[in-house]
Amino acid sequence: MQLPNEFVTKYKKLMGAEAEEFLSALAQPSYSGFRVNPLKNSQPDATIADAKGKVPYVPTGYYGQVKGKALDHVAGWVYSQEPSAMFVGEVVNPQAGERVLDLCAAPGGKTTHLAAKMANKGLLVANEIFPKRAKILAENLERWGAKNAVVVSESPADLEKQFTHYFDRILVDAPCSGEGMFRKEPAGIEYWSTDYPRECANRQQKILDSAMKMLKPGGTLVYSTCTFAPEEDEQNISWLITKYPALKLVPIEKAPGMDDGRPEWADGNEELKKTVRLFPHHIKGEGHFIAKVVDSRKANSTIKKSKKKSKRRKSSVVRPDKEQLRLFEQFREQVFPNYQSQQLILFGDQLYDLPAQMDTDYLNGLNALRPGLHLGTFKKNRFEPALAWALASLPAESQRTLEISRDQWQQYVHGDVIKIDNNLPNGWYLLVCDQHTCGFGKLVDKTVKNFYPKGLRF
Ligand SMILES: C[S@@+](CC[C@H](N)C(=O)[O-])C[C@H]1O[C@@H](n2cnc3c(N)ncnc32)[C@H](O)[C@@H]1O
Repeated sequence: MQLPNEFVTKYKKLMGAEAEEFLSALAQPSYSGFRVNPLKNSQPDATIADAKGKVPYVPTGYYGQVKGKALDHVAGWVYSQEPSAMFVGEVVNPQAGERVLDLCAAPGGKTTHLAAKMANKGLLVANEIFPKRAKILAENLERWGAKNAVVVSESPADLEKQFTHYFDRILVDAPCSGEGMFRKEPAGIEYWSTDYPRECANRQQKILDSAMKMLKPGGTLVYSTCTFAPEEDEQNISWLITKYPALKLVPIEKAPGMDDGRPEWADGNEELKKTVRLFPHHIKGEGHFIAKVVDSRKANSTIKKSKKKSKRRKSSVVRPDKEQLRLFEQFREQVFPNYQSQQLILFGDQLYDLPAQMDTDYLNGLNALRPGLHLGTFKKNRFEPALAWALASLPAESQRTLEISRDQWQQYVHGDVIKIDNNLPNGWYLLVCDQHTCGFGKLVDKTVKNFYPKGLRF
């Protein structure tokens, strides 16, 4: 990997005596990691067996690699994530029942972590500006089994018109110059120039301004980047707390190897030491910067209304009709008798369960890819359950499970029918392989019809 000369000169000056150690760490191989999913019913023993140890500062984190086509991954028991990036979710630390926004969320490394910490209680809005990336985010959240996530694709400037001072907690995992990803993805070096961090910092400030319009008084904002550039890190936080004096930096508890933020790389404000830097020459990871601020105003203080017009209009969200409800209930009673829906809404012929915390008005004018948990599709006179619902449920929640072997699971993800040899009644079943819920199948005379989505088959 050839680092640009200007980059080397810049960091020699900034890092001083540490520069050599830092620059030679960038020439070493990168670290991989994964998190296990506490929303599932058991531990992914097969993947953990191949791990290269625990990430000390993330209870669910391990070093090592995930096999993309392994059952543990396909059923959402693990998520591949670079080890230093895992600390962000720990710092955000959302609580069950809160309203949380992940503003720059794709592909979903941090969102899945936040969903796990919220234990599916509350509202998690995951936004990604680029629709194609938002689609990947939605797929990753479905695999993870998130029930309380709403996936949207908006610019921060548009989203702020919708959710004025709405969220208890916001994560801005900002698009950045990505210097911490150089050794993992050397192609990123080509985008780098001496001006690039400043350009990124300007964009990040706009995103932070939008985030501030969406944060409740008393709320918490976490800002993170995977770059070392002070312009995007300490200098941006210094800019933020100067512009919004109600914001106070919260000290981030550091694990061994983590560094304080560097006030001398910004305006010298000692408060910046409360932020954290993860450097590749001090921890086993690629590098991150994280800052946590809290809005010190009382939670019920009034806020001047924005002059910008809200995009929101009164809800025109469609609810399922009587016949659709009957079809849905028929399935629910048979397969998940204890499932309690929150707000059943229709997007075309797709049925979703919108988290109770989110008023349906908020969906108006919003490009929502996944307005809650996808339950299924209404087809001519029938209801077909969605894979997302299977992945978000546990075997014990269903009274209609069908155990399949690893070989049968391979047939299933390949799109084949599965032949079984027992006398179970015909109808829908939640398919379970080695405790992993992995989809639905419809049993018709000892043949399980395959409903695994065509686009996911392999
Ligand atoms: C660092 S990545 C997010 C990674 C993600 N949080 C995760 O852990 O998987 C930043 C994201 O911001 C998005 N982005 C790019 N430009 C943006 C903008 N102007 N406003 C908001 N998001 C933007 C990118 O598409 C990218 O998905």
